[in-house]
Amino acid sequence: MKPIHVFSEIGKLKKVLLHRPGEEVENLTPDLLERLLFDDIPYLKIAQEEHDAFAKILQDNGVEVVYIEKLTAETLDLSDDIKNNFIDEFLFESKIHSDNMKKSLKEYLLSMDTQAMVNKMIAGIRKTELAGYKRTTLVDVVNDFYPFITEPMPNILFTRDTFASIGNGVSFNHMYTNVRQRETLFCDYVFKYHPDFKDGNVPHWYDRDEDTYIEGGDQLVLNKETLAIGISERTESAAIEKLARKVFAHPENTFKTILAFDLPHQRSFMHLDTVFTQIDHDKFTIHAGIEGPLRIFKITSDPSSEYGLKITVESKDVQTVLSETLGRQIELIRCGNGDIIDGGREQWNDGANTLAIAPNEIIVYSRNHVTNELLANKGVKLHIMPSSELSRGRGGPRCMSMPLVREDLE
Ligand SMILES: NC(=O)NCCC[C@H](N)C(=O)O
Repeated sequence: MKPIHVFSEIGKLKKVLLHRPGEEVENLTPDLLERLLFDDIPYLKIAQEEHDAFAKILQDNGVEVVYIEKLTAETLDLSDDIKNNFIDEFLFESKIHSDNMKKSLKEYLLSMDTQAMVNKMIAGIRKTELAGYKRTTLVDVVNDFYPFITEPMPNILFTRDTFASIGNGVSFNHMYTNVRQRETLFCDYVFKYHPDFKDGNVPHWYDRDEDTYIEGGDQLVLNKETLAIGISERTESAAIEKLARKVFAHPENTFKTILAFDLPHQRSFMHLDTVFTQIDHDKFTIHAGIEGPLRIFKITSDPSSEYGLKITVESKDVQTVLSETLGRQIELIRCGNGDIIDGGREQWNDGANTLAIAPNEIIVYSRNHVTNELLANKGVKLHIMPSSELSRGRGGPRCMSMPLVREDLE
C-alpha cells in the first residue's frame, strides 16, 4: 500500500492525520481573534478532551491516528541538518530578519527537546519569554504593542486544509491567508524526509510555493474518477486549473472530471466542505444556501485545447449535476432541515461538515442536534463527539482531519 491512498470521501478510513490542540489556543486574545481566524477563545482543557474523544472514536473504529506535531518531531530528529534547516525556514517565514534575533531564537528553540520545540513553534513565542529580548530594529519598535515574536498557529488544528490527499498524490496547498502559510512547512518536511512517506513516490498535485491559493477544505474526492473543488474565499480558479493539469497529466491518473463549485466568498461559506460533505454513495449533507443558483463548472482533459482543459458551465442545480456525474440518484440532506434558523445556526457550527469513516457512517458534532436527528432518521450511523470548545475555531470533524489512507470502494 502506498503512503497516500484516498480515492473517495467515504471508503473505510484506515489512517488519518490530526493535530491535538495545545498552548497556541492559550495565546489567543480578543485583539487577535480576527487576524488568527478564530471566533472565540476555546477553553484549552476542554478542547483537548473533546479532541481526545474525536481521536478515540477513530481508534475504536480501527483507524490509525497520527499527529502532525509528532511526525514533525520524528522528522527533525532524523538529522541535525534537517532540524537546523527547518528552524531557519521557520524563522524566515516568521519574518525574523535581524541576525541577533535569529541567533537568540535559534538558541532558545534548540535548548528544548525536539517535541517541545515543535510544540513551541506552533504555540508562538511571547516577547516576555525570551530572556533579554530588546527592541533593536525599526520593526521591533514599530510593533512594540504586539506580544509575540513568532505568531501562534491555532489553525493547524484544521489538518484538512494545509494539504490534501488525492488518489496516491498530495496537493501541498498555498494558503489564502498569511497567518496559515507556515502550517504547510510542517507537512512539507514530513513528506520530504519522514521514512513513512519519503520513499512513497508521492506525486505533488500542487506546491506550497505556487503564487495562487488553494485550501484542502475545498478539495473533495467524490470517487476515483471525480473531484469536487470549491472556488471560494480560500481557493481561486487559477489554482484549480494548475492542479487539474497536473492530475490529468499523470500516467497513472484515474480522475477524469473536476466539478468546480463557485461559492459565495464569505466566511460562513469559507470552504466547500463548510457547506457540503459526502456521507454515503448517494447521500450528502448540504447547507440549503448553496442549493439554489450556483455556477458549477465541469473540467475535463482536452489535449487539443491551448490550455489542455475543456471547461463547460453546468446550468443545472447541485443535485442534478451530482446525480448525472456520479451516475446515481443523489439525496441532499439539508443542515438544520433547511430551517432558516436551525440551518443557519447549525451550519455556522459545522453541521454540514461531517467526516465519513465508512459508507453511511460519520462523525458529527453533538451541538448540531437538529441535523443529527435528521441524519439518524435517514438511517445514517452517527458517532457523536463533544463540541462546545472545538467549534469556536469554525471547523468540524472533516476540517480537523486529513485522511491518508482509505479502503477502495467496491
Ligand atoms: N476545511 C475547513 O473548513 N476548515 C476550517 C478552517 C477554520 C479556520 N479557523 C480558518 O479560518 O482557516
